[in-house]
Amino acid sequence: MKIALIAHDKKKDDLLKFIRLHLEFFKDHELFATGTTGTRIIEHTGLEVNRCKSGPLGGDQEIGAMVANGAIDTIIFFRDPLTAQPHEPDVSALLRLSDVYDVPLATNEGTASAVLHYLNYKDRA
Ligand SMILES: O=C(CO)COP(=O)(O)O
Repeated sequence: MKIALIAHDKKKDDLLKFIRLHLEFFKDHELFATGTTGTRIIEHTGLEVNRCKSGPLGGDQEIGAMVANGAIDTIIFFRDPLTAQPHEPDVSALLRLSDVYDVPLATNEGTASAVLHYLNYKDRA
């Protein structure tokens, strides 16, 4: 399964913690990430990650294009709801495309945990 991992700056530590908690799961999948998120994941977990550009420089749009082309199955995007993002239109566009193509997108840890449980269940079914 192809999984995109993204986190806004104030949520990056939370995403790293989440990935470490579910390391065995993530080892079994092909990972993609926006630039800085990807670098942090590689440094802190040793996982292989295909890095796109940084979010504000077009990374969200790159992931969006992959969604439109059927190249992403799930997105885990820890958003920061309390900080304005200069590239908010890109973020909204990615959320919209996930709805257009019915790609599961988790924007917080609770939903991400639920999605992982579902994917584990689906793998075994
Ligand atoms: O801004 C982002 C998502 O909107 C994330 O980008 P980075 O992973 O490059 O910080």
